[in-house]
Amino acid sequence: MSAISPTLVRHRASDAAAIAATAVNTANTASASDTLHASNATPLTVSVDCPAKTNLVLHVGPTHEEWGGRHELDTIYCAVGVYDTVTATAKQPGAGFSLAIEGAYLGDLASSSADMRRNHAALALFAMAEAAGREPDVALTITKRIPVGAGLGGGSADAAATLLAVNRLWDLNWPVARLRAIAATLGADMPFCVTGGIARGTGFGERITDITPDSEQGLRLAQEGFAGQVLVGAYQSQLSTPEVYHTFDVVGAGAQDANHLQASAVSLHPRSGQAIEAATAAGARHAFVSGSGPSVVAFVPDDTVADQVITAWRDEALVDRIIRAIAPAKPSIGVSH
Ligand SMILES: C[C@](O)(CO)[C@H](O)COP(=O)(O)OP(=O)(O)OC[C@H]1O[C@@H](n2ccc(N)nc2=O)[C@H](O)[C@@H]1O
Ligand SMILES: Nc1ncnc2c1ncn2[C@@H]1O[C@H](COP(=O)(O)OP(=O)(O)OP(=O)(O)O)[C@@H](O)[C@H]1O
Repeated sequence: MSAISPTLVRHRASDAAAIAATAVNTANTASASDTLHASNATPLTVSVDCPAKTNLVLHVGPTHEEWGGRHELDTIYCAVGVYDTVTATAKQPGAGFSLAIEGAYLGDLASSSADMRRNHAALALFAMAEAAGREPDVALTITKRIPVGAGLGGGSADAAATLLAVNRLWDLNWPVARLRAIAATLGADMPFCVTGGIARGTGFGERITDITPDSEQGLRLAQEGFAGQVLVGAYQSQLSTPEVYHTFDVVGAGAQDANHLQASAVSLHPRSGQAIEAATAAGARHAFVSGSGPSVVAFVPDDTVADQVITAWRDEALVDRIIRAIAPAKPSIGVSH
C-alpha cells in the first residue's frame, strides 16, 4: 500500500459539534415526512459527540467459553478527543429506523455491502428499543471522524453515543450502570465508551471501575505523561480485532509491551512498529499501538515534541493520517427541539 502524505487534522469537541451541524445524509436518508414536526415537549433531536478510546495498559489472559471465547483482560482505558457525532431524531410511530453515515474516512463502512442493520449504532438502538419495550422509530446519523478498524473503538463509540442519545430522546433517563449493562451485551469496549474519561476494565473488558483525575491512580497516570496532547497515527488499512487476538494466541506479548496485542498487531502491520520507534526517538513520552491496532497513539509533553513527531512520521511516511487530540475526553450531549 503506497503511503499518501499524512494529513494533519485537529479535533476539539466544538469542531465536532460544528461539523455535525452540517452533516449531510449519504445513505438510507430519512424522508422529511417520517420526521415528527416540531413539538413543544420532548426533544426531537439529540446529538452526542463521543470520543475514541485507547488502552494505556492491555494485559491479555486466557479465553473463556462463557464469554464467547473472548480473552480475560486487565486494561486501563483512556478516551481520546477524536469524536464521532451521532444524532437521533424521533420518527413517526411505525416508520422504522434509518441510518445515514457521513465522513471522509469511512473504511469498509463505505462499501455498498455494508449492512446498516449490523452497524454498531443500529444494534445499540435495537437493544434500547427492546429494553424499553418500544419500536426503534428513530433516524440515526453518524458523522465519522474516528478512523475505522483502527483499534480506537470507533464502532463502540457510536454504539455508546446511540445509547446516550436514545436514553435522552425517549426521556428514559436511565443511570449509567443500566446503559453499561446493555452496552456489555453488544461489545467489550462499549461499557467504557458510555462514560469515557479513564477507567480500569476487567472481565472481557466490560467490568468498569472509573479512575477519577484527582484519585491517586489518576494523578499518577497524569504525572507519568498519560494526559494532555496526543498524536494519533492512522492508516488506510484496517486490522480485524479477532485476527489480532488469534495472532496473539500464537505469538504472545512482547516482553516490554504494556499492550499485549502490540506484537501481534505489528506482525500484521509493520508500519505501526516503525511509527512507534520514530515517535519515541522524537521525544514522545509514550508511543504504542492502540488496542488491536493498527493506529499508533503518542503522548507528547508539548508542541515542540509534537512537531518533532509529526515531522518524523511525515518525512518517512510512517502513517497515512495524523490527528492531534487531547486526552482524556468524555462524551457530550446536545438537545434540539
Ligand atoms: C482490543 C480491544 O479494543 C481492547 O479494548 C477490545 O478487547 C476489543 O473490543 P471489541 O472490539 O468491542 O470486541 P468485541 O466486539 O466484544 O469482540 C470482537 C472479537 O474480539 C475478540 N475479543 C474481544 C474482546 C476480548 N476481551 N477478547 C477477545 O478475544 C473476540 O474474537 C471477539 O469475537
Ligand atoms: N459505527 C461503526 N463505526 C465503525 N465501525 C463499525 C461501525 N459499525 C460496525 N462497524 C464495523 O466494525 C469493525 C470494527 O470497527 P471499529 O472502528 O470499531 O474497529 P476498532 O476501532 O478496531 O475496534 P476496537 O478497538 O474496539 O477493536 C469495522 O470493520 C466495521 O465494519
